[in-house]
Amino acid sequence: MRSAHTVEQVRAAEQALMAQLPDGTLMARAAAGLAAAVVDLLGGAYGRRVLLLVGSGDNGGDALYAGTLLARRGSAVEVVPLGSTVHEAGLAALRAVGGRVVATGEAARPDVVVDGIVGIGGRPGLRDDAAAELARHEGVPVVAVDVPSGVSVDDGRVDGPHVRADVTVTFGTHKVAHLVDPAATACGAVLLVDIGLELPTAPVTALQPDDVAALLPRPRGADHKYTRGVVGIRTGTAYPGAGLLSVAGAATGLVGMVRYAGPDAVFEQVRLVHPEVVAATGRVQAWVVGSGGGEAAGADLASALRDDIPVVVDADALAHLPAEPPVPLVLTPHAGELARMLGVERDEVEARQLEHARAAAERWNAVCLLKGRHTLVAAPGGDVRVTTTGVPWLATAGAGDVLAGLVGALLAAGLAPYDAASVGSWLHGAAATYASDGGRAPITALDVARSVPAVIRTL
Ligand SMILES: NC(=O)C1=CN([C@@H]2O[C@H](COP(=O)(O)OP(=O)(O)OC[C@H]3O[C@@H](n4cnc5c(N)ncnc54)[C@H](O)[C@@H]3O)[C@@H](O)[C@H]2O)[C@@H](O)CC1
Ligand SMILES: [K+]
Repeated sequence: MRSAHTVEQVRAAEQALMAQLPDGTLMARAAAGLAAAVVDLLGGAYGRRVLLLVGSGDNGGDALYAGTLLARRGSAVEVVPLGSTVHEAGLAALRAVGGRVVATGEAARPDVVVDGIVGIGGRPGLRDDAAAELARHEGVPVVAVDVPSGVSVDDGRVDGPHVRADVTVTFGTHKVAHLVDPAATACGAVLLVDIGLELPTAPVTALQPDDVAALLPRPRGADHKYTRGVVGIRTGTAYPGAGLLSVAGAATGLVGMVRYAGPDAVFEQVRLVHPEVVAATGRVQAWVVGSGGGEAAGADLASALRDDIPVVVDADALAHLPAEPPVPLVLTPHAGELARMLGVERDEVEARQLEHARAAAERWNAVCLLKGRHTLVAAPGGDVRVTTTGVPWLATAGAGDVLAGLVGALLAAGLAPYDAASVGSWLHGAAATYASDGGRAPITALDVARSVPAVIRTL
């Protein structure tokens, strides 16, 4: 599991550890990891020009000590101080090995910019001098210290100017901004340097392959098709293609049986593609409703809610949620749908994804899966799992229908709603990566569904 802790949790862990260690130990660990990442990026240190943008806090201190290590290995290091003060000991160390302080606008063109403007102590946004200095070095690779300066660390918002990093080197644990968009996009590749912190449970996490493998339903020797779970699909009334795709997501072999409960005419088409799918005449353990449902989606949802089983509520059905759902739900909106559900603008949802996914989870006491580059799966109570699998090619029509079917299958197989949604989303992204050959080729929604078994084989 990748864990993203809050600033408060990190500060408490740092204090506890610092009390046991000689002064400066943690910063030295952080700086060593940072310098190593810069060397990796540049392919060496000797003769490289390194520019440190340094604010007034310890984030600047990390940058100064890393610069000291780089200067010792032959880099030409310049510092532009951007705060009211500067980490004095760090600056003295750098100067002692030939580092130079230059005024804003006076640095030579560097090979890399190290962003030590602010870290976890920063307020969102950048001061004008910092923004102007960054703009001067457009096109130069940027390594952010701990977080890209200017982003909102605990919720992933970016309300003003901020650094866009190629690499972010963080310490002790991930922070929420490393996982949650739009800030996560500004991080580039995130490298974690272990500085020895002991941390509590994190509110925001990201499943890793081992976690998914441990959660996946697997048939045991005595299982038959009914004990493995049966998922019911009531989708596609207005748009039959969506019905076919939600069935495709459900029919990847993770449950014993898929029953289709949409219109007969759509069922005929479903059977041509998926001959194993049967009519919805018997019990199911979870329903999927809404995908391509059009005006029938409200009635489809009402009908599903009468059975005492979990329901995946997708697309058109999201407009018909009861105030107090009688059964466990997984809601699967994209930003526009979530905006309508909460009565806000789409831009607001996109800018504050964590806040809005959590708000929907609370409002409907349900798991809310907000689709995006990094999909968020929020549980009532505030825990959130972020999906970091996937490729941009996954932004394709019908991909959401496949996801709804996949999550429904996992629910029917017995996973709890939070697990079903996060594992389904992880598999969906990984299947897209697989189908697109690591992002090299375009894909269709059906390719994603068909690649799920291949992904499971790698687990
Ligand atoms: N505390 C620790 O044990 C460790 C801290 N480390 C580093 O220390 C950082 C935290 O340091 P600090 O708590 O000193 O805080 P920061 O260095 O993140 O920033 C706080 C300083 O920046 C100013 N500031 C805040 N927002 C600003 C903005 N938008 N524009 C310009 N200036 C702004 C504040 O007035 C304050 O002086 C971490 O992110 C990490 O890089 C590491 O060295 C690892 C160990
Ligand atoms: K920074």
